Amino acid sequence: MQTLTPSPLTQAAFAPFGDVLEGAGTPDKLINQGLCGRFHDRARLDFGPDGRAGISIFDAQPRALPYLLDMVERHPDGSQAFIPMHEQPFLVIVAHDLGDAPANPLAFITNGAQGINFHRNIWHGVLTPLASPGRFAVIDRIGDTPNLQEYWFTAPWQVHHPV
Ligand SMILES: NC(=O)N[C@@H](O)C(=O)O
Ligand code: NI
Repeated sequence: MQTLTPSPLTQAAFAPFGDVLEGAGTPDKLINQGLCGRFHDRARLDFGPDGRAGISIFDAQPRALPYLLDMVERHPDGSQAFIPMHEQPFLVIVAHDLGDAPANPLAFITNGAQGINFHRNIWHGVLTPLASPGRFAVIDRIGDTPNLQEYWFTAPWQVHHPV
């Protein structure tokens, strides 16, 4: 079976696929009488001409490593952000699009204080918490289209523990 070893999530490595959301380092601005740092406008949200932004709460079952990756999906009509409502790391899977199928998947593990925003039409694994609670705020497109395309790998991947 093909194997994947997750890397720590960084904005640079994730940039071709989306945005990493974290309040690390110096804030872009101080607000609220200097008592709050604002890390301003850190995601490229996209809901298309006929959709609107929605915030949902996902309560996902935690998974364990090694994890069997047998499917990726994408949302052709909009972006999708996963914001953890906890401080637990979660697994992030993305894959390149070779026209007719996803390929060369990559695995990342967040540091517990990061969220992510997949850009429109990016192949990704479903929300994959690694600990309980698997509770996330999800910002994505609300609209009339299915906005979901799944791809089941004929040969699944096994995602191992990070080295
Ligand atoms: N289907 C759904 O709402 N969630 C997935 O898109 C996912 O990425 O987990
Ligand atoms: Ni999704």
